[in-house]
Amino acid sequence: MNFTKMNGLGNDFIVVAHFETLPTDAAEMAKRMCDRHFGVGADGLVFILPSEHADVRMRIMNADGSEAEQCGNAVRCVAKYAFDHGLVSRTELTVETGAGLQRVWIETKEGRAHRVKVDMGAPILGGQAIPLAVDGEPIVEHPIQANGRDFCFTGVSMGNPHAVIFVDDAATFEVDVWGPPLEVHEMFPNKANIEFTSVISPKEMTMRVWERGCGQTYACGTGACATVVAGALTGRTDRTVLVHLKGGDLHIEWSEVDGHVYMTGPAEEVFTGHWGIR
Ligand SMILES: N[C@@H](CCC[C@H](N)C(=O)O)C(=O)O
Repeated sequence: MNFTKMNGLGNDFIVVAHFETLPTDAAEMAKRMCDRHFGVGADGLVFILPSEHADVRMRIMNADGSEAEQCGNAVRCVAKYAFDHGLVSRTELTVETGAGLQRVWIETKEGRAHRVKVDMGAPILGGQAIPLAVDGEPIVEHPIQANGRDFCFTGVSMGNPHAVIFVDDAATFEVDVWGPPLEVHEMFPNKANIEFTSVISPKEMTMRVWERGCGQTYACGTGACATVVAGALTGRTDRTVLVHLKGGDLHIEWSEVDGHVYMTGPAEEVFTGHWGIR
């Protein structure tokens, strides 16, 4: 099976594009291929499939074999793959995801996709819809305790569930210590991606993330979107923010015109390979 290794700001994926439908053993494939010691190594396995409603369809399995509804960095990689490999010839395209249709605009450099802007849709802020174990809308600065420590989170779904926690210094925060118990906290019936964020100015934030199903990653597109929504909801930031992640920067705008969140950032192809079916 041929695959392409790609990443969005170091959030890395194994991309396969020759299936018509999701293989029945997709979860097992993801676990094996994403293993960093016995496999290729990645945060997720991404299938590019034909779509009846969009130019391409994306399905993404986390490294632990669970399927995610949405992935911002993967949408940018899928768009780059589709353009660079001739699945589409236009620089404006649509990608079908588990969270709906995403409109995408590609910026090219030397004939290849370079930066990608994605309409990530409107954030979902209702407690039950995110889903959270509490209801109400929005759920802002809600108290939560993990392993005896008190936090406050803001709940946001970008198609997938996020809990944004503001901390003094995200760069030095112990993401590996507090991410795991929060990911599986009873507050989050479908688990959650946990963002630890600090505000530099109303237009700039630093964010680190513990992702559901794959642990700490270098970047999370939906997490950056959720963080800017939380920043604006809590009055900490404007609605257009540059988010600094471990792997680089994402430009996020929560539009006042249509209420959608627009994410712009790079996507990169690193190498191609062949996986022997075992
Ligand atoms: N890294 C992603 C999100 C991937 C899915 C996530 N782990 C989940 O289970 O929801 C992004 O860039 O958005």
